[in-house]
Amino acid sequence: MTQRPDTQILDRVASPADLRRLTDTDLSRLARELRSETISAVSETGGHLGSSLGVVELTVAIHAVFDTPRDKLIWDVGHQCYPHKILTGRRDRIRTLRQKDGLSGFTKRSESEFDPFGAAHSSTSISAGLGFAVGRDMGKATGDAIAVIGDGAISAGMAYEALNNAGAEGRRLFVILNDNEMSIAPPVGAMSAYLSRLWGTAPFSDMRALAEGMEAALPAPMRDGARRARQLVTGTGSGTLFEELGFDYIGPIDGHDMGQLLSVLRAARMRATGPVLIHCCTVKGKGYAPAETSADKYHGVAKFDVESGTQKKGKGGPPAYTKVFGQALTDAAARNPDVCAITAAMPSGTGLDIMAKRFPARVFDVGIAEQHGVTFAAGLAAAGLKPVCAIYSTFLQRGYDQVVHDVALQRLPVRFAIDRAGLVGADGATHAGAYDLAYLSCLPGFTVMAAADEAELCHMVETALAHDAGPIAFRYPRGAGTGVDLPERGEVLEIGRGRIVREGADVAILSLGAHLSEALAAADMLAAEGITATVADARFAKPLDMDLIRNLSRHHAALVTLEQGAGGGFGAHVLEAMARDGLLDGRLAVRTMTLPDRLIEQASPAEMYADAGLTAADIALRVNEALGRTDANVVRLPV
Ligand SMILES: Cc1ncc(C[n+]2csc(CCOP(=O)(O)OP(=O)(O)O)c2C)c(N)n1
Ligand SMILES: CC(=O)[C@@H](O)[C@H](O)COP(=O)(O)O
Ligand SMILES: [Mg+2]
Repeated sequence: MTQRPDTQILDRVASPADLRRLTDTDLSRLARELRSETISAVSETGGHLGSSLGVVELTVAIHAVFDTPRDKLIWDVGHQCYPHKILTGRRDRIRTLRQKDGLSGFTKRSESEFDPFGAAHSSTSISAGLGFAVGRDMGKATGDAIAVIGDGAISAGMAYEALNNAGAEGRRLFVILNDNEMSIAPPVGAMSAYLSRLWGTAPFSDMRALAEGMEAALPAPMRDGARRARQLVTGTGSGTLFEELGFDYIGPIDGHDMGQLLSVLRAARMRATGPVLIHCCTVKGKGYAPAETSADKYHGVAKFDVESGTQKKGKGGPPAYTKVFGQALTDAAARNPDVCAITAAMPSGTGLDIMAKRFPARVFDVGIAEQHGVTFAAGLAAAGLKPVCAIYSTFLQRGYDQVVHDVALQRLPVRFAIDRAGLVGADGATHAGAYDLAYLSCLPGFTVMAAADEAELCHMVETALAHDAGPIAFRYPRGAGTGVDLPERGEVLEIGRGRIVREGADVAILSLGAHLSEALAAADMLAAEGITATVADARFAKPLDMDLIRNLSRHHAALVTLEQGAGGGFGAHVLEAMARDGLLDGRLAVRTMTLPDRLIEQASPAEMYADAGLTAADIALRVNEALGRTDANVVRLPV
């Protein structure tokens, strides 16, 4: 437990209505207290601290100037919303952030009326904001829409689709660009360079407001420099990109200067008639030295000691799947110059930073642009290279049409390394890698693998790189592996061939992926009851190993499939294949074990799997039930 900060003004703010009664001076003091409270809370929970610290003043200023919750404040991604949660009636639960039964780490409609639109995946805020603006104009009882989007999030195609639409619609809408010159990693791309030019060429005192009316409403020092800044940026005297798209552009302004923020927001709120983009420059991790000076600006931190900033990370143990993948791919890249890799703004999250250190010219960070990343990989494959597209399961959803149309339909050999498969823990349901088995296994010509442990992952890296016949994916979970010995180099697996890991006579458990350890634990529990289980690792969700399935079906009384994914995935495909094969016509009892058809909220992965009914004890229970042993006394494992 850390010492709680002094929060005299914050203690008087139960909701934004209280904050609106404060003087501007007190709003600055409130921001200081809010920052301390945020640091103190996240030191106990872990979470996205750096992004939240960067928007403390902005959060206070927006709530002071706008009439939330009538006005709709939409945080892009939502990972920076901790100060917002503290100010909007959730301070008493802020120390439950990202824990089981606690507050979500993102904005969430079911949590508060101050969260009008949920998020966690990036770059949706402008689209949603425009929806609210249109809703207002069509007579719904809602006020202004304010979208706050980061410089990382604005690199995504969706943001431009929204700007394009909003600019043409011409409706009153506020977009606040929170530019801290950081994504999770340093930002990449031409747009990032453009924003830096805007930032660099127009000092805050030269802030400009393009809408004449707004400019007039601003304090005198802020009126200066508008035209000069424009000419410096564009070299032509024409507008910024945002103006060309139909927005009034205000900025850049100092997002930590409360006076400037309040003046600009008040002026904009008073005068805006159409879409306005306010370019706010902030510092990720602002006001907390360990965050400001760290390379990742404390994007996502474990619990930490406030004094020193030292994070309480688990020590030792088996290597993370992500690291094993990164190293295996780097080794493969050393052997084959055609191997290249793509990440969508997650170089360290995907382990591609390992390869990037050694082969920087062959690792491409495309920004938060999964759609482009997938089609770019398709282009690389069409050009004859061996692209490995490393994307979290949940974020690959963003690039699904590209997976279908650009990769699968053209049978291009793009290799998908799908990290964060299954339940991920503190990020909760929005980040669960629940659907990839379902959405990939239905695609003609796609090969889909899942690694049961980190040695299997090494084999799958090699298998994927050797497979030139079409698209291929391999999935693996967040966190540490099982501790098995790693091969010097992975083996190329036979496509569509599973393996039997343990022989038994009564029941077969056909597991896909990293829940194999639970299947084996269940087999141990069953053995204690006198039931022997064959445990098989399917390795492939597609193509299925029909010989293995036939063999298991014919020689056991029950078959249970197991996967770390939603219904419609592996189990569903096994059932379909068995039905086609006539294997469901006889005496065999078949059960599928998948994630249930509901969201599993954040907790530790073990707690989440227990909530999902996917523990070893659950598997043993299901086997007993399939065998008709309803009186079986199988004890649930503690979580
Ligand atoms: C579609 C999607 N891809 C990737 C991510 C992972 N992600 C979360 S925050 C983030 C960086 C966001 O940068 P920025 O918008 O500048 O916000 P900052 O953290 O700098 O405040 C990324 C890549 C995501 N949430 N959604
Ligand atoms: C907000 C967001 O989407 C990312 O920061 C995500 O939380 C990273 O997850 P990992 O910690 O699993 O890399
Ligand atoms: Mg940023």
